[in-house]
Amino acid sequence: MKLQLALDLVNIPEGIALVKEVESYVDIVEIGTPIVINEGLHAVKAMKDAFPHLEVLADLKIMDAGGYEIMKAAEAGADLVTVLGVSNDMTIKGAVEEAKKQNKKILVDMINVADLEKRAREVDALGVDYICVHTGYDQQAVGENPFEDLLTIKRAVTNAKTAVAGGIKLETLPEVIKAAPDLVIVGGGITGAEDKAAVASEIQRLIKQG
Ligand SMILES: O=C([C@H](O)CO)[C@H](O)[C@H](O)COP(=O)(O)O
Repeated sequence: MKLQLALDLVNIPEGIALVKEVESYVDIVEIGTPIVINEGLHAVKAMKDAFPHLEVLADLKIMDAGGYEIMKAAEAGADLVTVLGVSNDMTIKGAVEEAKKQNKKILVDMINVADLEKRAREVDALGVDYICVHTGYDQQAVGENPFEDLLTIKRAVTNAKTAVAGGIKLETLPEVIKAAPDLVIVGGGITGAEDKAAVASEIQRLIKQG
C-alpha cells in the first residue's frame, strides 16, 4: 500500500515547502486539479525538479484528447496522470497507449461514474494502471465518503491496482486499510493538520503495517 499526498489549495512555493515537511512519509505527490488550473503544468515540473526521488501525479482529470494530454504531462515530468472514468473508451485507450510509450502510469478517477462495478470492469479491461474511487469535495460537503465504493471496485477489478480518495483522515484510515487498496490518497487530512509531519508519519505507519 502506497501513500499519495494530494496538494490542492496551495501555490508552487507553498506546495514545495509542504512536501519538505512530509517527504519521508509519502510515496507520491499529487499536483491537484486546482493547482494545475492556477499554475499549469509548470507546477508538475517544479515539484519533480525539487523532489526527483518522489513520484509526481498530475491530476489533470482528462476527459478528451487522452494521448495528447498524457504527452504534455509526461513532458512536464509527471510519473502518473489521471483520466476520468466517465470518459469515452477511445480517450482512455489513447491515454493508455501514450502512457506506455512514455513509460508513465494512468490512474482512472471514477468520480461521478453511475454504475461503478460495470464501469470498473470495462476500464480494467482497457489496461489502465490504477482505478480510483473518489468522493469529490462537493459530495464530501454533503457527508459522502468513498468507503463503500472501494469495496465495490475491490470486487470488480482484477488487473489494475485500486486507489481511494476523498476526505480520508487519520481517524477514518483504519476503515480504508481494512479494504486493502494499493494506494491511499490523502489531501486535507495531512495539509490541514497542525503538525503535518506527525500526521503523515502516523498515516504511513498504519499503511505499512496494513
Ligand atoms: O482530487 C481531489 C479533488 O477533486 C480536488 O481536485 C483531491 O485531491 C482529493 O479529493 C484528495 O483530497 P482530500 O479530499 O482533501 O483528501
